[in-house]
Amino acid sequence: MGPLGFSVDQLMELAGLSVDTAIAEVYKSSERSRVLAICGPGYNGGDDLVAAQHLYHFGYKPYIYYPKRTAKPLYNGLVTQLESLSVPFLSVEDVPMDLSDIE
Ligand SMILES: NC(=O)C1=CN([C@@H]2O[C@H](COP(=O)(O)OP(=O)(O)OC[C@H]3O[C@@H](n4cnc5c(N)ncnc54)[C@H](OP(=O)(O)O)[C@@H]3O)[C@@H](O)[C@H]2O)[C@H](O)CC1
Repeated sequence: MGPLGFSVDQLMELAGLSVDTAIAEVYKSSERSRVLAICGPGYNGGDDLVAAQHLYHFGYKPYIYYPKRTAKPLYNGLVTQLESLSVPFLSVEDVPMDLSDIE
């Protein structure tokens, strides 16, 4: 809990949703629906997991690459929520080395 009383969960939700708002403004889901979320083990990765969940609800088709998982309840919960939506978690073999050709 920071000095202003925001919890990590709350900040993560706000960060993830803010990213999604920007994505939705620039890339319409009707034109570009696939999104790859590359998630690290830190807070930024948690923001990405939240973002992927909201993108799903916005009508996008998110895919997650999350190779170094964090064994904390907050992160485990986000993974469970994404799995319950059948959002695919990719293995390293599934992720192209060159992403430049992907729209
Ligand atoms: N402060 C809050 O309550 C919140 C902050 N938010 C946002 O999160 C970022 C900062 O997050 P932080 O966890 O400090 O940083 P990162 O997300 O970059 O993660 C750091 C860990 O990443 C691992 N790491 C780094 N490089 C690699 C690599 N090449 N391969 C694998 N892993 C890597 C490293 O882990 P270790 O296990 O190796 O230690 C780092 O520990 C902040 O700027 C805010 O924007 C959120 O919004 C939520 C709340």
